[in-house]
Amino acid sequence: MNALTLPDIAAQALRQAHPLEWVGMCGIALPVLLDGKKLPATADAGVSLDNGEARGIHMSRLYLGLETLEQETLSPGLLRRVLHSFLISHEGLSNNAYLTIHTDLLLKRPALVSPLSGWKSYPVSIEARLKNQMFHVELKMALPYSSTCPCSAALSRQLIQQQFVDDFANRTLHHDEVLAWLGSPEGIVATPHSQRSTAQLSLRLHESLDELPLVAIINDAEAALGTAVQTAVKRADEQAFALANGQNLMFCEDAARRLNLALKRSPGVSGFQIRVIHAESLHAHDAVAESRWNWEAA
Ligand SMILES: Nc1nc2c(ncn2[C@@H]2O[C@H](COP(=O)(O)OP(=O)(O)OP(=O)(O)O)[C@@H](O)[C@H]2O)c(=O)[nH]1
Repeated sequence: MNALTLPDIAAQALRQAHPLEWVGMCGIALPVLLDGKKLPATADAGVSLDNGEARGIHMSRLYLGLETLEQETLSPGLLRRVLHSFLISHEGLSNNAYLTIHTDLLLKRPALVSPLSGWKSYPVSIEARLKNQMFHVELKMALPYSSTCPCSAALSRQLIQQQFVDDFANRTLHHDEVLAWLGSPEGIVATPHSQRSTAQLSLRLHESLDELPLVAIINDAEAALGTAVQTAVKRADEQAFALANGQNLMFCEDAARRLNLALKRSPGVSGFQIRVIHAESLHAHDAVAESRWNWEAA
């Protein structure tokens, strides 16, 4: 048997004809170009199988359609061309095409005070689809940040006041003594709890965009949250972080509202869904808030 006689099972007719919404491959390893870097990624590539008589799609054609992704920077235009190539290679079989890229964006972040910096990794998914001849792109990303509980801060302040009353009741106050007390463990008998928190963002983009505004959106969201987790940290940076947290007390509701306002102003964003998760150190469960804008199920 030579190559010309290889059996083509995908082309076989079916007894039970039925169209399928999505057929393809998930977890294809490939490099992508983003933010001037070549990043390891995985792709989920698929098409609808609208011709219910056909046994299968042609997986290899989708796989080969991904080749341009390692040569050009990821952009809405590039994703659209790849999706178009999926449909061209499945003429008569498929009307809709789908492509999701999963990667970790690496951004270099400066320390708060010292002249140091370090890398932060942001899990990102870029979901593109060409459905009913309409092209859509959605971005998904996760941002870690620190949140300090405002209720816990108020309760701690009250305990510090009580300790002050206990230690200084019926005494003349001397500046030196009070200063020394403030620097002692008694001066901070209680501390509010903070938690590492995560903002999960799902965003739809305006169709006219030439670029994927991933870095701009991450920067806008981190600025709104105020206390993004740090990379390289010396004591001076840790002190600045402690001050930033003290000035930035927030419940999960506060974080969700801040992100809502910031993302509405972020250029290129046409709708979003936000979910913030405060992995509480007070509880074994999480505090969670969600917010949506121009977000109907696609
Ligand atoms: N459709 C389909 N193909 C599968 C599946 N699992 C593995 N494959 C294989 O994917 C390989 C590539 O399929 P095709 O793209 O149709 O390959 P081909 O017939 O050589 O390529 P064309 O000539 O372009 O059609 C085949 O060897 C299939 O057996 C599956 O679940 N569905």
